[in-house]
Amino acid sequence: MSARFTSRIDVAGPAGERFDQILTPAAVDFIAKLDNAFAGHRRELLDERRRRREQLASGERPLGFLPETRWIRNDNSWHVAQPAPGLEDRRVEITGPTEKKMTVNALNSGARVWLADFEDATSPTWHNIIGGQLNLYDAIRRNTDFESNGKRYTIGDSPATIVARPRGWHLVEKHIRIDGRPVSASLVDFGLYFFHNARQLIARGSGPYFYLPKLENHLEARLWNDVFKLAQDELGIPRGTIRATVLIETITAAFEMDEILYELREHSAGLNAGRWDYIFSMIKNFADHGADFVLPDRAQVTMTVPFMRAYTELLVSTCHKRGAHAIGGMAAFIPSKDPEINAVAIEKVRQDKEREAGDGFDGSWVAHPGLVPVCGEVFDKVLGGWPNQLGRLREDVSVTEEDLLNVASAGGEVTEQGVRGNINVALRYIDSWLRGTGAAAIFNLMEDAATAEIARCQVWQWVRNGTKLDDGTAVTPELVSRWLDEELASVRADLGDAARLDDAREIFTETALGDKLPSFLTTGAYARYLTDLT
Ligand SMILES: CC(=O)SCCNC(=O)CCNC(=O)[C@H](O)C(C)(C)COP(=O)(O)OP(=O)(O)OC[C@H]1O[C@@H](n2cnc3c(N)ncnc32)[C@H](O)[C@@H]1OP(=O)(O)O
Ligand SMILES: O=CC(=O)O
Ligand SMILES: [Mg+2]
Repeated sequence: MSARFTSRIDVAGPAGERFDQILTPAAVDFIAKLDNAFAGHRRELLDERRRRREQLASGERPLGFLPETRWIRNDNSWHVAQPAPGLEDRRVEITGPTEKKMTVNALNSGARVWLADFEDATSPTWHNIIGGQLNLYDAIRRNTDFESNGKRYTIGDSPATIVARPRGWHLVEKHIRIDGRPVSASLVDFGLYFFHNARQLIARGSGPYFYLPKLENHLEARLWNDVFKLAQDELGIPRGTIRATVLIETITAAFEMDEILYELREHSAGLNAGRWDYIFSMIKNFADHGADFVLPDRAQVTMTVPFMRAYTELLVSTCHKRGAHAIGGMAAFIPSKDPEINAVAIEKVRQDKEREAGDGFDGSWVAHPGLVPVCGEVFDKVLGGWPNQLGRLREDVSVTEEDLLNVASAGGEVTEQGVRGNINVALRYIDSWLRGTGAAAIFNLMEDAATAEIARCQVWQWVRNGTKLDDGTAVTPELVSRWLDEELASVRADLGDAARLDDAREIFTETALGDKLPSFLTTGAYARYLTDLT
C-alpha cells in the first residue's frame, strides 16, 4: 500500500488485511497534527539525551536530584488525580504483545490490567504494529471470536483493563512519513490507539490508558502531557480523561520521580519499576566509569542488591506521598512444562511479589497467564479488603543520590558462564526479534528488548573495563570474539537454517563490540532489518 492522504503525509507500509480500518484518512491526519505540534520538541529532547550521554561517557560525575525543582519535591500539597475507572485496583497486571491470541488470553487471564505492549515485547514490524492496533480495536469492541488449533478464543465477562504501551521517544515509524521524514513511533502508537478507541473505551466505563516507557526526565513527561492535552481537545474529550503510568526505568528518571508525577498530575496513574531497562540504563550510562560501576553476571543483579532496593523503595514512597499507584516490575521466570522447573519458577515469582507487596507496591506485573494466581495470592494477602496500599506512606524511607548510584553494592562476580550466557541469549533474542517475535522464552526465562539490551551492554562494559572473570581471565575483544563464534555455532545447531543468525551476529558485534556503545540495539536494527525503507 502506498497512499498519499494529505499533501504532507505518506503511508508506505505493506498492505495487510483490514489495515485500512486503522489507517483511515482521519486517523492519519490526527497523527499528522500530533507530529506538527510535537516533532520539533521531541527532536530537542532527544538532542538533550545525546548531550547528557556524551557528558557521562566523558566521565562526568553522574547527576542527582535537581536543585531547580526542589520546590516540587518539598511541596507536600500536590497530589495526582484520583484513580480512573478500571484502575482503582491493579494488584495483578499481565503484560504482552498485541498478537491476536495473546490479546484474548491476556484479557481473560484474571489479571486486573493488561499492558498491551508495542514496546519491549514487540518487534516493531509494520505487520505487528498495525495488526496489533487492529487486535486492540476488535477487542475493545468485543469483535473477537475465533478458533485456532481447535481452541475457541472469546473475550469473557470481566476482562482486564487495557493499558497500551506505545514505543519510546527514541523510536521512529519509518512507514509513516511526513515531508519524507519518519514520524515518532510514540505518536503513531499513541495516536492510532487514542483516535480509534478513546470514545469507545469511555462509553464502556473504562478510558484511554497508557504506560509510558523509557522516559529520561520530567521534560519528556511534560511532552507527553502536552500530547495528551492536544489529543483530548482534538477529540472533544475532557482533559484528565487519559491516564498514564510512567515506567521509571532509567537512572536519570529515578532522580525525577516527583517531577514526573507533577508534570503529568492531572493524567497520572502512577509509576512502575521497570527493572530490566533500569539495569540497562545503569550499565549504559556508566559503562565508561570504571570498575566501581561494573555489574556482575546478570543473574546476580537481583532486586535485593542495595542500589536496586533503594530505587524501588524511593518509587513506593514517592508515589504514595502523591496518591499515585506504585506498580512492581517483571520477574523473568515463566512457567515451564517441566514440573520441577515450574515449581522453582513459581517460587521465585512468589518471593519477588512478596518483597514488592511487603514494601508497599499496589500491584505488580506478570509475563504469563500461569503467573496470575501466584501474584494475586500474594497481593490479596497484603491488601486484605483494600484495593491498594496508598495509605502506606513509607515515611521511613530515605534514599540518597549515593544509594541510587552505589552500583558496587551489588557485589558478585563475572564468570565465563555469565559472558557466554549473555552472548547466547542476545543472539537468540535478536534472531527472534528479526523474525517478528519481540518476547521469547529462552532457557526458561522471559527475554525481551530490555533484557537483550542488558546482555549486549554488559559484554561491552566488561570488554571496555578489561573486567577480570572469577578465574582471573580478563574479558578482551579477542576472548569475546572467540566465544561469540562458539556460541553462534551452538545456537545455529539448535535453531537450524531458518534462523537469522548472521544478521543477529552482525547486530551483536556492532552493539557489543564496537568502539562506541550505541544507545539502543533496536534503533539501528529496526532501520536496517525491519523495513526496507531508508
Ligand atoms: C522488561 C519488560 O518490559 S517485561 C514486559 C514485556 N515482556 C512481556 O510482556 C513478555 C510477555 N510474555 C510472553 O510474551 C510469553 O509469555 C513468552 C514469550 C515469555 C512465553 O510464551 P510461550 O512460550 O508461548 O508460553 P506458553 O507456551 O507457556 O503459552 C501458553 C499459552 O499462554 C499464552 N500466553 C503466554 N504468555 C502470555 C501473555 N503474556 N499474554 C497473553 N497470553 C500469553 C500463550 O499465547 C499460549 O496460549 P494458547 O494456549 O492459547 O496458544
Ligand atoms: O519495561 C519494563 C522493564 O523492566 O524494562
Ligand atoms: Mg522496559
